[in-house]
Amino acid sequence: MSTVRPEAAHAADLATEQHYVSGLYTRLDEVRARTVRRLDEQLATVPHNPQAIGEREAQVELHTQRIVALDAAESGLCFGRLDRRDADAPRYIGRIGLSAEDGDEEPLLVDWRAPAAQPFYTATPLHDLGVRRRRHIRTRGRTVVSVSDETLDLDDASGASGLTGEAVLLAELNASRTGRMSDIVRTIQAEQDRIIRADAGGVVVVQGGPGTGKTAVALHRAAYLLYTHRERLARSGLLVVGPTPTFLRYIADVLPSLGETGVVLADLGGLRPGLRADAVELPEAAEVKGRLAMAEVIAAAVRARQAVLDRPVELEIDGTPLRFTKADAARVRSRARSASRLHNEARPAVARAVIGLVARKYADTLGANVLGGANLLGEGDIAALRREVAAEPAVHRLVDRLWPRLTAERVVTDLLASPARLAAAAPDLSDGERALLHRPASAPWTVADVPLLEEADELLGVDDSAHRAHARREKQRRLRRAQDTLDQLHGSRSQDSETEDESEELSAGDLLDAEGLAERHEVADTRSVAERAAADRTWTYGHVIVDEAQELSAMAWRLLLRRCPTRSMTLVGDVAQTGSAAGASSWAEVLTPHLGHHWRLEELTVNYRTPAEIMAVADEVLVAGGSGGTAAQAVRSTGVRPWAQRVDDADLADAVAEAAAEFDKEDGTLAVVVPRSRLAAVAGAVGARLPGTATDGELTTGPAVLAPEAVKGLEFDSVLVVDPAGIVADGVRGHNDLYVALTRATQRLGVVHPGDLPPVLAGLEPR
Ligand SMILES: Nc1ncnc2c1ncn2[C@@H]1O[C@H](COP(=O)(O)OP(=O)(O)OP(=O)(O)O)[C@@H](O)[C@H]1O
Repeated sequence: MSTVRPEAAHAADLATEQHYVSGLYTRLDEVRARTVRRLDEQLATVPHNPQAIGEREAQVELHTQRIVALDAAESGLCFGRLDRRDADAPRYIGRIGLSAEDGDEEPLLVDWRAPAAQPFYTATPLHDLGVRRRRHIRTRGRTVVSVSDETLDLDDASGASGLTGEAVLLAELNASRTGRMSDIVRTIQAEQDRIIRADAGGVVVVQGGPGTGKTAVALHRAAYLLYTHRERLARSGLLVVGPTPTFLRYIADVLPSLGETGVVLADLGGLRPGLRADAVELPEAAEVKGRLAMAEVIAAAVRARQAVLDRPVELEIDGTPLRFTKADAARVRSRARSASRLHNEARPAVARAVIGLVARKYADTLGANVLGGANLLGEGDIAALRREVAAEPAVHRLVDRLWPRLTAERVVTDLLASPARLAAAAPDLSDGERALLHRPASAPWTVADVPLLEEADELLGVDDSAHRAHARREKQRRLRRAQDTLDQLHGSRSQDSETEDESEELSAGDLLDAEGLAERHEVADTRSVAERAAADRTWTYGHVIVDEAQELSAMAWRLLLRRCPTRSMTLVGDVAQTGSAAGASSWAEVLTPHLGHHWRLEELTVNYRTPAEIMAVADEVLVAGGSGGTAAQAVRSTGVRPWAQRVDDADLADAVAEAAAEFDKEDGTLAVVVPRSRLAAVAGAVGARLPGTATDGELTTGPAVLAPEAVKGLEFDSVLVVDPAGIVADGVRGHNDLYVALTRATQRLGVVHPGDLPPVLAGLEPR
């Protein structure tokens, strides 16, 4: 079905396409020049008030975004052409849409995300969608270098592989990697396209084996959603969550290459604004922290800070001794709890209740009629006493003691640092589990702490009474200033305007009242939506995409679902690759507690990354792991068989360095995957042999030496797996870790093992 004819025989086709593509680039240049002009005009304007600044910033942002998209489209602007049965003119498909200057009906170039482009990805001989021929156009710079045609002819369908543009696809898959993921817009496959364009509403779970393009699909879906729901998502933002900072760097170029820059990328450890949580902890501790029951533990820890007294507190107001009793404290607490669900927000109610009680006692003492009659103090006197009580530092200390202002960091630090607090807040955990959680107050934050901190914040809220009072005062001040300005304007007009004509001129005062003018002087927030969203822990996104979603704990799900109350989410992952103890072994098990049955499952079945020779070995590991995932069918085979080399333990690091040096001579990228316990030794030996070796997750400078959990989601042309038995033994789900390590290779795989090879790897060729 697919034909790539020699270029010489293609001269006429090449010339035709070159002519058309050159026209597209001319148009691209015109549109870009016009947009740059508009941007310059905006930048030259001098806005005179915050509202105008805001409007100008929005225009600047719009034009800048457009220029970014136009620049991104430069490379590979047009890559496809559809010839349709019922239309004379071909339809060209590209990275962006371009229309002719006269706004002709059929655009010069159709954006790959537009409905009109879909047949390019999904038409087959059986369902040709009106397409006669699909042409793949390859360009280098602005020059067309090849064309490859598929005739969607039923007679030809017998040998069909089910792949769209097979020859072009295989050429892409065989190309060396760079250490950065690239987009797949030219060769999206039908099963991927269906998911990319799936309805934005609801939760879509995309399950697929290694290399099935889940990450690629997730990112192209982000671009598709931004195109299709631009206005809504421009306001609410889109969040992409990945497993590690290394992974985020690896995928960082994909959306910009599709012209989309306004997306927030974050790993779980970076999801809390202002915090980088990356300390390593025992997987068993992370597992306990990830349990749903921790929500109740955190709630109990917050409640425990709402104190009752174990003995009365003696106060003295202006020489008058007063006693605040245990019963008073209990009354304050129940009043505060009914005032607000959120701890910090209930503080003003606590302060009011304490001051009220103390003032009453004070009044009773001062005004008690010696003859036993009614209190002699009037309303005004009592109000004065209340003010006196409110100014008393000892009363403030009492409020702080009964109901301290808390931060999430304080609550979680104090809880984990105190066996007593842990025992009180987590009675259902075993002693061993509580011991796993216990750590010193000075310990650094881990990824599994982030959902706990966020949970605490949800219960604490903010006592913003001081902030609101300040805002009220500020607004009053602005209103007064605005009124002064308007008064001056009116005043000067009545003095200066001599004639009727002049007095009919409109002035600011006619169009605005003081409130309107004051609003104009409020400070405009000129940050982009992505910047504001990333800095605000309460931001709710219009769509959330989670990659390697199988790794998330129940507590992490709670956090992410809070960020997306509309439940417009795409979750991609593979339950056979779960490495964390808190992660998923089945989607239903992990999602049902949060979503019930309100999610739908899509599957990807073709492995585009790993050659069949390597998958044959990896599949054995998948079966041995018994984690129930489905292996994906490898789309290509290379004829290169993966090998295993047995070495003495003492020679391991040097042998790995030697093997790495051999692989390093080949094209493309190289990773050495090592059990954490051997990481330092192996990295040292490889680094000494191969300058540029990176252990910090940088993937573009040279070979990378990484622990199994750090290679999740990545891929390399050559992969050396070191000590597979160690990888299996070290991991909580060790077979899954080994499976992930083996399936990172796009071309070559070698295994270096001290001692016997684990039986599951018996298929490897000894070296
Ligand atoms: N349609 C396609 N055209 C070209 N390349 C593709 C296509 N689909 C996937 N690929 C390539 O296959 C490789 C694997 O894709 P990706 O990383 O998205 O898979 P994954 O399912 O997320 O894998 P894993 O679960 O192992 O992390 C990438 O290099 C990607 O660019």
